[in-house]
Amino acid sequence: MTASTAEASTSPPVAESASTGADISVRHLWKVFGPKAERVPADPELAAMPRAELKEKTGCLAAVCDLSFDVEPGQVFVVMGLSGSGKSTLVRCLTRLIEPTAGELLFQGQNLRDADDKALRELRRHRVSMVFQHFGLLPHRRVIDNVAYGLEIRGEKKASRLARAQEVIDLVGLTGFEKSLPRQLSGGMQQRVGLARALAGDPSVLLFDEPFSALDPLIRRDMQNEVIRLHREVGKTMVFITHDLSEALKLGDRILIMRDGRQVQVGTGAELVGEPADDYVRDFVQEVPKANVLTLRWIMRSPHPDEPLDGPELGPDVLVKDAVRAVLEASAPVQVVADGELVGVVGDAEVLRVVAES
Ligand SMILES: Nc1ncnc2c1ncn2[C@@H]1O[C@H](COP(=O)(O)OP(=O)(O)OP(=O)(O)O)[C@@H](O)[C@H]1O
Repeated sequence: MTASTAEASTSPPVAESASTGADISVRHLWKVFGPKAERVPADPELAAMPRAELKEKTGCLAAVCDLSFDVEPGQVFVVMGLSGSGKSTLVRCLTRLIEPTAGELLFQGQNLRDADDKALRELRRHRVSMVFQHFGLLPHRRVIDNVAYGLEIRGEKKASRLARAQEVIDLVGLTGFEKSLPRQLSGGMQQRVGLARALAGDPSVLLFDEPFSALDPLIRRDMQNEVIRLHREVGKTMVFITHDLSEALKLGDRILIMRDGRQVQVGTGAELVGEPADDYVRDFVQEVPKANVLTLRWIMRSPHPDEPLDGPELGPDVLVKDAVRAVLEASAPVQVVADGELVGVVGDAEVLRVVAES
């Protein structure tokens, strides 16, 4: 038994028009740089052309090609790909900081392709915030004033913006550093200021463009945990760009893998690891410890006719690594039970196969 299949480039998402319940809905989105860029998505032959050939033939660079996905409220949606795959261009297209060339783009049901400057300003000031790799802090302003900056731009009164800034400074663990200047803080702390600044305006969506790639590994791990904690506490929708698979798997409810501007696969971490769409994804996930990502749903099988069904019960979403002990210690296969129904069993062989590959 396997879980549902992931959307792959060979079988584009079925939904043709964007769903209204999502925070962000993208359909057939393109960003092409270069002369007469609009002709590329409009012409099936050019649209299907590999990036390098297109560049040679037309002088156009297709940074984002025909992407379709939804980001649901409260979800952490990760966009992953190597350098040049189009991640930064995509995330900037989402608020039209970069103008898409073609496609549909909805933000909480609002068609952003038609939005005027006023609507876009409102979107960027109130509903979406961005956290960048290079913090973008104002060097001569104290931490608290950096955090309150967006509120100042919005015209909020000083007392209320400072009170709100203090609240988010406390939330990200910077209490006591309100009066420091950015250069007096470590990289990790500066990024916490960036996070606080993004949260200050209480946006419904946070966009992160490789926020931790300049940090050293230990600080980076701390900051990933911080994002997970904040997500649990504030429950915001997040779109998180990274080129690091382990970061993607750690943070993402769903992960979009991009290559040369195109969508290779969209799915949960378990879907990418359990059912990679092609060799490119398979190579990416090869080194991932599978027991940490796959759940029992992915390895369960139907019971054999003569098998005792009195083993311990576990849910289908339990990670294999958390079930190993229970499975190996039980004298009968573990019963995988969902909503009171037996949906499969897991024995020593299934678990050991995954552990051996981890
Ligand atoms: N303004 C531009 N004009 C022309 N080409 C561009 C422009 N901006 C980006 N590109 C090209 O688009 C492609 C995608 O770039 P993008 O920065 O979105 O990729 P990325 O996945 O974010 O890479 P990185 O991780 O290195 O930031 C690259 O080939 C890049 O050179």
